[in-house]
Amino acid sequence: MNDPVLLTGAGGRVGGAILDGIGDEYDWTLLYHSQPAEEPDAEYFVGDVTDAELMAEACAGVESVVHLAGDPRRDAPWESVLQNNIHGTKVLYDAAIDAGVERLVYASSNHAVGHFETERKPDLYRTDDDFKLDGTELPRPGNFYGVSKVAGETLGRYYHDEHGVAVCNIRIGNLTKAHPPIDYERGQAMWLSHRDCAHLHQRALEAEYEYEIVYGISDNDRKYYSLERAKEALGYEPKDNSAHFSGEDRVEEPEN
Ligand SMILES: NC(=O)C1=CN([C@@H]2O[C@H](COP(=O)(O)OP(=O)(O)OC[C@H]3O[C@@H](n4cnc5c(N)ncnc54)[C@H](O)[C@@H]3O)[C@@H](O)[C@H]2O)C=CC1
Ligand SMILES: O=C1O[C@H](COP(=O)(O)O)[C@@H](O)[C@H](O)[C@H]1O
Repeated sequence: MNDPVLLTGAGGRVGGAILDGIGDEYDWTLLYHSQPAEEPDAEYFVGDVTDAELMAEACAGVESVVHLAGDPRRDAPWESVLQNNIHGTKVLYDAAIDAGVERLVYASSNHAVGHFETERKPDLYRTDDDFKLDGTELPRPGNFYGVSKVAGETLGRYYHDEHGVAVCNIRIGNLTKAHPPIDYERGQAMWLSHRDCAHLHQRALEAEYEYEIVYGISDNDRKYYSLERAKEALGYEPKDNSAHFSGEDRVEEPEN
């Protein structure tokens, strides 16, 4: 019998990468914001992560939560990130603790540390620049969306210290499917391939840890995020590298 895992934001891009890659590995409960076009092959709920009653139902019998639901826009307004990202995470984590959930895996973002780039770009996107963030630095969000992601990490810190739940915050870079972003150095530096995304989340669901902040990117030559903590704490073994793609056969991906 597979471990029961609640996946919020199941209908989104990161949720799709996870379900495509490790959909058969867990006994999923899926949370969608609106009714999915195709009937999911798992138990599912439709509604808002700020709905405490619904989150209590969704968390019942679950061992781990992968929390992706939220407003992912870098220019999302304060009102939206306050409600969807900060309050939503708090409501979900309360329900998870009440239900006895043992592990929370949280989709944080590169935007939690976006202002480290301000005085270093574009050099830090290049292979001859050695600067790296490793997750021990204090956050420097570059927008309100980034502020909300830091708040999510901090909520996780509080719930870990207060209730003992294991928490892994993954500062996801830039997930694209067919190939890394083209003509976008920053995107190539922080690219996360679909298979590395699925594998990283599997490691976050399997490894033993207390509270972690790791960077979620592929092993890109251009990276300015260290992968050492993800490797050491989770056993992450990335397979992809944006430098291995030539930029031919461009496929347009949906923007948010
Ligand atoms: N795609 C990427 O490269 C990155 C994504 N992330 C984070 O990963 C998570 C997922 O992002 P994506 O899949 O790219 O976004 P997405 O927009 O494709 O998926 C997010 C899903 O959450 C749902 N959602 C939004 N607000 C909700 C609410 N209040 N209640 C219930 N569901 C709600 C949306 O309907 C959507 O299906 C987000 O938290 C985002 O901040 C972080 C860094 C990079
Ligand atoms: O957190 C996120 O970051 C990625 C990459 O950021 P960008 O500023 O280079 O676009 C973004 O694609 C994603 O939508 C967002 O949630």
